[in-house]
Amino acid sequence: MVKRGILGGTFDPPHMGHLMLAEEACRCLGLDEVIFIPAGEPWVKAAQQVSPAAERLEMVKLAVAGRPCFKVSDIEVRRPGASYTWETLVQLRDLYPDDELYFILGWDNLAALPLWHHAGRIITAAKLAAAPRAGFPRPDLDALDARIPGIKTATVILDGPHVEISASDIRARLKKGLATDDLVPPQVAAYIEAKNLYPTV
Ligand SMILES: Nc1ncnc2c1ncn2[C@@H]1O[C@H](COP(=O)(O)OP(=O)(O)OP(=O)(O)O)[C@@H](O)[C@H]1O
Ligand SMILES: O=C(O)c1ccc[n+]([C@@H]2O[C@H](COP(=O)([O-])O)[C@@H](O)[C@H]2O)c1
Repeated sequence: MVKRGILGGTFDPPHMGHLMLAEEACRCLGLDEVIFIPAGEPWVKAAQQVSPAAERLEMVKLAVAGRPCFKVSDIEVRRPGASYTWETLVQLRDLYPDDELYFILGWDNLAALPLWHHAGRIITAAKLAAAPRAGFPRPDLDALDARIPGIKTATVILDGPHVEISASDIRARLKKGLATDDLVPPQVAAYIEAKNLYPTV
């Protein structure tokens, strides 16, 4: 049976924290591959300015280049309207009926899952693998299970390193003209510079 990880994100921009997260999930769960899926329209971030989906998709492709276990899907970029994870996972479940699917996310997002669309459908289609996120506590699975029945058994809590990297911090640094060495893969840094995606203000 093939074990696939699915890492959804806004990826504005993709960073080393995402690559370390995917590597940690591969190592802990014995995944055969991780599919990175940039959100076409991240509805939770509707109030903030987000880079065009085509640019984020391109950056994700650059970020994973040379890592054969990491793939990229444009399934959410091509699907019109708000990007809902349950729809993506139902599509992937149909595509890979016999595979073990893990939706990978940080502890910050696991805690927010009761606010997501059809969280029950998410855990029917896939298991969850939740990794530490610097600044966020280990999620209380019993409390979450009271709100989303079944989530406790559907979730694997990963106990990897707390990596203090976030896309919002990177955008803020770039807007101030500060260096982002070691925070984003060099090929992504070159793309950001060439396209002037986060201009200095
Ligand atoms: N440093 C990190 N450690 C663990 N998980 C992370 C880390 N960075 C991102 N993630 C997780 O990766 C997924 C995609 O994250 P996203 O693309 O929104 O990046 P982000 O750094 O959280 O962005 P922003 O700071 O703009 O909110 C989310 O589930 C998030 O929790
Ligand atoms: O489906 C939802 O309702 C939903 C709500 C918030 C976030 N998500 C997904 O969670 C992933 C990480 O989101 P974000 O906002 O942290 O980049 C990404 O794949 C989003 O589409 C999904």
